[in-house]
Amino acid sequence: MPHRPYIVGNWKMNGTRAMLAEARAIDRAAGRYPDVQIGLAPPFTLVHTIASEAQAIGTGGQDCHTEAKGAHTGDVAAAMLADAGADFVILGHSERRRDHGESDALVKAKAEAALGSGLGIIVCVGETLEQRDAGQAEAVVQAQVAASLPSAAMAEEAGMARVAVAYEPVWAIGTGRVAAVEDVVAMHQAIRQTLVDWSADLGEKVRILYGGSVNADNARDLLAADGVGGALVGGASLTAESFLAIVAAAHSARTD
Ligand SMILES: O=C[C@H](O)COP(=O)(O)O
Repeated sequence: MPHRPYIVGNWKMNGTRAMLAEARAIDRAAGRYPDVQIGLAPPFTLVHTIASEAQAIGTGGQDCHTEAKGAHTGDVAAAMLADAGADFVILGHSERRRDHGESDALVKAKAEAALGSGLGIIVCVGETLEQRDAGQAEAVVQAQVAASLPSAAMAEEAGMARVAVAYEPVWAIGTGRVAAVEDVVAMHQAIRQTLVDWSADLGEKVRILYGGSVNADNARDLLAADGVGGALVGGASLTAESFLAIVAAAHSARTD
């Protein structure tokens, strides 16, 4: 793991104010792991509260609109997220691609809007089980990466710290089924190649996170794997106890 690992919790559509205690506990403990960058992406309704209280963790949104403002009922602009205190936004998650028909081109436009508003971005990609079984996984994911990332010029201006890619095989999300470490390594190499083609400046530096049923038991092996720069964690990020176990694994994968 050449860079500081990046461990991000995605609460998805989970969390009312009652869950703020978990976010506070994560933030308090984060100070013990300065070698791990930690982010939490709660529902929009909790972004401002968590961002305004957090001392050691970053706060993110789970989506943003391409436009800065206007008649888009129910949507949230990147600048609004930034105004609420967010540091980053997750874009192109497979659940948004599935539930809202988000295309690579739309994800790219959102990524550019987010960078333009000063946010960091985590651009999600991943193949379905059918695509993997058909031997198309790497080609599908490489095409998603190439078409979903913001322009290289915008990303280069923002810098590597504000750009990350999350590889999340769709069949591994919320299923308890984790990709084999060797498959994760192979896919991360394929993504890296696409990133290098995209930007000579950033391609080698952008962190590639793994996501899909990461938990305290499998985190260490995944995070120690060649090319894995962190984890995007869903279910196991919902309690401080299970999320911090993953943060601790990232710390030990780095220091052992
Ligand atoms: O954004 C997170 C991923 O979708 C992984 O979710 P999961 O850890 O519940 O499988």
